[in-house]
Amino acid sequence: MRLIQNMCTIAEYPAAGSAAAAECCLGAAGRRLVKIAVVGASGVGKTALVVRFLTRRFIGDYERNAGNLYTRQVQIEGESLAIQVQDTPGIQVHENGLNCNEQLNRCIRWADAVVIVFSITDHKSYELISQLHQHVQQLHLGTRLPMVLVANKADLLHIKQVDPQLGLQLASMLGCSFYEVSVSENYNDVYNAFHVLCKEVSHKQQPSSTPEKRRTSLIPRPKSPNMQDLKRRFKQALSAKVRTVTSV
Ligand SMILES: Nc1nc2c(ncn2[C@@H]2O[C@H](COP(=O)(O)OP(=O)(O)OP(=O)(O)O)[C@@H](O)[C@H]2O)c(=O)[nH]1
Repeated sequence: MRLIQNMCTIAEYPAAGSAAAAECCLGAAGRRLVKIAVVGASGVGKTALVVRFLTRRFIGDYERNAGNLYTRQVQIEGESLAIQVQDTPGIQVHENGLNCNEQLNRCIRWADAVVIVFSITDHKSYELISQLHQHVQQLHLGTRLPMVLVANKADLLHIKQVDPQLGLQLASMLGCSFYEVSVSENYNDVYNAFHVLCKEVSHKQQPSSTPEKRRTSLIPRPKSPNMQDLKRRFKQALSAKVRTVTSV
């Protein structure tokens, strides 16, 4: 859903391959930029989660999501990072699998990290997680995209359909962190879920951890044969000159 109250929507997310998308990890004022997409079934609390993280508030009244992009700054290990959070429309499930439209796929491709949300009050929203995780991985083939699984609406235990323990098991099977949260009742858990994700992306973005850089630092540079040759010739020329001087 989309937030009814007036909030800073900075832009539509750029199409993959556009100049804006290509600027990748540098945001305004040269700050490093972390781009996060929040995905999941309809009504699980994606907008509520994003709004809680950005404003600390739970408003509880939203209109259907139109795919808004929001921004905020966070401090990660002493560094101020710009974070863009993309709220997405709820994913529908059809008989032959997930129904992910191109808008959603573009958003997933654009992201450096993904928050996958389900609600403990909606078993169907839990059932689509594995497929959704697989879909995200297919859109980021060849990279290990940081992801976190969030089980929302933990305050509604009396109508729960999914045991949070199942969420934990699924997260460890998928290789991502797991947070059980109540967006309506607790800010800290929401903050922690985003914080852990930002930290992971931030570490991934560090130049020292890029494979290219690591490779160059591991393989010793061969000495240039030309340089050695030059040195040898220089020494020869020098000793010849010394000989000429002494003979005079
Ligand atoms: N009790 C409770 N209600 C919540 C919680 N989080 C969200 N809600 C409510 O769940 C409903 C759906 O929340 P949204 O944030 O609009 O869900 P969404 O995933 O963005 O929905 P779509 O836009 O349809 O995809 C709203 O009425 C929220 O107030 C929660 O932690 N506890």
